[in-house]
Amino acid sequence: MFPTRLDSPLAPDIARAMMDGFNRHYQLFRTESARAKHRFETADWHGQQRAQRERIEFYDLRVKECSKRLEREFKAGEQSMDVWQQIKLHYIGLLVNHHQPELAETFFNSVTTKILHHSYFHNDFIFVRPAVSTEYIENLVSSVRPNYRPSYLCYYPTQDDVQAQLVRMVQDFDLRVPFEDLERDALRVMEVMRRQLGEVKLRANFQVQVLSNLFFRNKGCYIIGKLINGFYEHGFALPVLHGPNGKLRIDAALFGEDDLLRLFSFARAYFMVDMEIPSAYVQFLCSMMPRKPRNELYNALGLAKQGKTLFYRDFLHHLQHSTDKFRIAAGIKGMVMLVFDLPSYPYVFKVIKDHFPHQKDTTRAQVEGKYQLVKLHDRVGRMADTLDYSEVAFPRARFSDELIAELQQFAPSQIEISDRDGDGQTEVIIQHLYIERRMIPLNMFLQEAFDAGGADPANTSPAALRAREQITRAVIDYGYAIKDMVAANIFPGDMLWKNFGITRNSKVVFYDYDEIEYLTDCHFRKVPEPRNEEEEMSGEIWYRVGPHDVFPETFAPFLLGNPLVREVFLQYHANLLDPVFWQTQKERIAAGYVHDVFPYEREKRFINKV
Ligand SMILES: Nc1ncnc2c1ncn2[C@@H]1O[C@H](COP(=O)(O)OP(=O)(O)OP(=O)(O)O)[C@@H](O)[C@H]1O
Repeated sequence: MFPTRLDSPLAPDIARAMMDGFNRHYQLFRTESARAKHRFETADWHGQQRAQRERIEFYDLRVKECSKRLEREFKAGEQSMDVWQQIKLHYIGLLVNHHQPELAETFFNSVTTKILHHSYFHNDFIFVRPAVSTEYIENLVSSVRPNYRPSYLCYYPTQDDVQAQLVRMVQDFDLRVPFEDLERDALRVMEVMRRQLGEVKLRANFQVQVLSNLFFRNKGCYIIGKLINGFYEHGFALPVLHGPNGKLRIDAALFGEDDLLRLFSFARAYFMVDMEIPSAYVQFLCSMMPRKPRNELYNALGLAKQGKTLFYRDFLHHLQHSTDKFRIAAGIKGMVMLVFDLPSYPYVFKVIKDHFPHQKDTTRAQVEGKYQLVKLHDRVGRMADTLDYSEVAFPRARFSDELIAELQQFAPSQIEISDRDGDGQTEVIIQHLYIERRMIPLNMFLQEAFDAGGADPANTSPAALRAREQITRAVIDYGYAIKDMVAANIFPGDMLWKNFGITRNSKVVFYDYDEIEYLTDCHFRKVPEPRNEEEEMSGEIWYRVGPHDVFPETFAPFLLGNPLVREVFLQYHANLLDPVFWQTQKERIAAGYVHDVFPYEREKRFINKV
């Protein structure tokens, strides 16, 4: 029941304390993001990577801090439900003119769910649905805030001054490092723009809109905007990099949704952007990539908790509007993870099993540690991001019996089947699970192509030729996926095809993290020469293997059974079977070298075009 009187003297103070907690969090988050510009200007790449990692942990720290304060100052856990309802109403009042109301609502949920029993996790007490709209929030210039910038800026070039306007646009970002030749870069961008627009007239509304703050990640900085002409909008991103002479250059002009999706992929680290109104950024990005879910855009901007909240809302909505059943995921079952999915929904759900077979010498805590490592690390477009949730309740009626039996057999400590809320609905409550994008497991992808005759040189049917091309592309990209991870100091551990997936954009991405190691922690060794015939003929490993020893030559028998796969792999990636390659990469990283990661095709780089 909605309280008719807000008569609790404590409720406004608790709401205020909660809001102070959020404001402090966002201020720190923003300051760290804003510093990315200076780190970019001074080429402090280690600092940039460290900040990207550390910022992820800010949220939980602030939530803990705030819930402790509420307990200490207000004995929050002892307050009646009537008071809690009033707290929510006061909090809504504080959101009226707030610039990040959606994030502040999520913060409220995080703190409140630490204090209240889960039976109160509904809309009367927490923000199951948003209460305050994020539409049309703007940064208005006023006498009090004369320096405020709107979320995006507009430029209106004419036929004759496009280049000059582009130069001005870049200069307005006020990067404190000179460009090598900004006029040249603007001309290059203009050429790509012209091709994008085609042979059309410039209409009255011709304009360039750009988000008013830069996007930073690793060694790159990105200008994000769109070109508008008549009824058409063309989203773009301009990566700015340090050239070899220390001066800046625009490295490429990325136009079109596919390139943008690649840049904002779930398999990459989060951007650092100084945003006063994050929802305005998300709205702008949504208009450039309408197929990308908003939760993934919030994630990409480093606002992972908001991403998680939106994901969960979308998921509940999908459950309400679908009837299919959760089932064991297609592919080879994991030894460590029990994986299931809902056919109509493009994600998989992963639960750590209670026991592992003897070849998996690990523990639940270690597996969780590896997933956390990936979360904090630069995923370089090759490792899927995961969202982890605790105590998730699913309707029992939506689970296949086979899946329930599997969960009961392999992860009994992780599930409870009960009518927890007493509402007559039996639920499957899972203690802890990871959710990630569903991909086509690479072993299945290759098998389908083999079945279509792709690996049979005698088969020249169109389907077989198509399949052959698919196999070739996948094997080449698989090798590059490993090399990208290597460049980011990650050794995947288990490199079997089944541990990689193919995304919508046909990119190969890794998803099995339980054996992941830092490259710099591994010893890459050559298999020793056998000392006698007995050793030579032995089917077993006869040499001593230390815990971090890796023998790259031994990868081949597991990976290269198929002759076509073998041929392609050896043509492009034979060095992956050579310990010297791995050792050299390890030494470069240990010496402090930070590799470039290009979230776009190399052919798009201007230096490869001239
Ligand atoms: N993101 C995903 N998309 C599609 N299928 C997936 C995904 N993640 C896992 N799977 C499926 O679930 C299986 C097991 O997943 P995963 O490799 O993460 O488990 P694991 O226990 O760590 O495996 P392993 O036994 O190799 O250590 C995969 O082989 C694949 O078939």
